[in-house]
Amino acid sequence: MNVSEAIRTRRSVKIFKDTEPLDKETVESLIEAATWAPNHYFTEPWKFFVVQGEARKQLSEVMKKWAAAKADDPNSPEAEKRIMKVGAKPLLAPTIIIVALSRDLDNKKAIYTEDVCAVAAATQNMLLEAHSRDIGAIWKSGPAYQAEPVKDFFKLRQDEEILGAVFLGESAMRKDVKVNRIPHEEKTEWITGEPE
Ligand SMILES: Cc1cc2nc3c(=O)[nH]c(=O)nc-3n(C[C@H](O)[C@H](O)[C@H](O)COP(=O)(O)O)c2cc1C
Repeated sequence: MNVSEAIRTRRSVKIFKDTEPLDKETVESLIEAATWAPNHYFTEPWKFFVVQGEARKQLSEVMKKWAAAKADDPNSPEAEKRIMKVGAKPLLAPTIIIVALSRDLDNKKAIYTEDVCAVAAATQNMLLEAHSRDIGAIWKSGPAYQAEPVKDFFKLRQDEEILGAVFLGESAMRKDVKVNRIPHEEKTEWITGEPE
């Protein structure tokens, strides 16, 4: 599959088969692909955590505890539903690669937004590499990944942040799912100096 085809045919996978996790070599290839992303001043501001097996359940428990602590009444039916929903997050797929922003704070040239962009580019590389190997993937994020107990689970420093959780495995979705984009012309303005 060439890059052009990969970019256009990649789709987020929302349902995964309950299979064995990806093997180490494959996971390492995906991470290695991520590290080829552009990054200004060669900051390489990323860190990866591979979560498989029982560790997914441990992460689920951490997230459940966090959701329970946040609830006004954790025993209310709504809160219980919410806690179960949060706890189900890490169990979506057999392999998760957590992608974190990890900046060199001593590098005075490094710019926060540029480093965030570099990590995002790395994550997209990972998604495209997975797609080219017929591995289903989705990039997820949200408050659960920014929660202190979750950061502690990964032993992240205070200034480090999880920017994405990439779930990986065999897709259990129909292949013909349609996702549309607003036509690019509507998002583009040409500035040429020529009269219109
Ligand atoms: C930064 C980021 C965070 C995302 N977080 C979530 C998420 O938490 N849950 C989810 O279902 N999808 C998430 N997505 C995936 C988008 O929902 C998905 O890319 C979008 O629906 C377009 O579909 P496509 O990826 O198949 O083109 C996220 C995507 C990005 C870039």
